[in-house]
Amino acid sequence: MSGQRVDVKVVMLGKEFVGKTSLVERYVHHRFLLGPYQNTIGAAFVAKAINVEGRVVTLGIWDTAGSERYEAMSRIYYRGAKAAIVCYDVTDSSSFQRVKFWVKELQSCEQHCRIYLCGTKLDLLENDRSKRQVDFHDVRDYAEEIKGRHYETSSKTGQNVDELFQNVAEDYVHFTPFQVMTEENGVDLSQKKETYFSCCHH
Ligand SMILES: Nc1nc2c(ncn2[C@@H]2O[C@H](COP(=O)(O)OP(=O)(O)OP(=O)(O)O)[C@@H](O)[C@H]2O)c(=O)[nH]1
Repeated sequence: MSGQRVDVKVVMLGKEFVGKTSLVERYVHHRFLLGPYQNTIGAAFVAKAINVEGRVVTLGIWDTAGSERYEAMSRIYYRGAKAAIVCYDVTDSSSFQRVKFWVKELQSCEQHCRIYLCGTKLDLLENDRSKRQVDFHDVRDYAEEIKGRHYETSSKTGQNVDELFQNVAEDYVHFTPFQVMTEENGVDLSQKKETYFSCCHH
């Protein structure tokens, strides 16, 4: 099996402004973009190949738009995802409410998708811990309850970002019943063209 190609579809979900795009930028391009915030429209795709125990694992990452206006579109992008990184901002409790929405949605529509809860903007607490609005232990308990994983990251400093994506890839390799990935059954980029009315709506 060593040397075999493995493609993993990963979707980024979470309220607008929580830092999904920044997380992907940090992981893929090792940078933190300064300047005015630009919201994602629809979704963006990027792929990154990494090595996991001698296998090349390609993470195909769909960065979705957090605005509720694009909610129906985000559903297209999580279809068939093997991992969902559901983000919230540690300084914004309302963003954690949105996490619960996406978790429920994934639990009912994508039962084989592993869930990674990600608290972003950890650097904002460095000089002022009172800015924290989402308790670490509450989220850890919630992650256990949903059989997910929990991380807190900073895209500004890079803290925990590589670890998060590396664990996504490792978990996939470790916990997925192994199948030979080919062009036919690997990540299908044409999925974005599928109709989104066939999934559940709330
Ligand atoms: N200090 C700090 N700011 C961050 C961090 N991550 C993101 N930001 C800032 O938060 C704002 C929103 O970041 P984005 O990555 O665009 O957020 P998003 O979740 O992709 O937003 P949508 O595309 O609207 O869904 C930007 O101004 C970023 O610079 C972080 O780790 N630390």
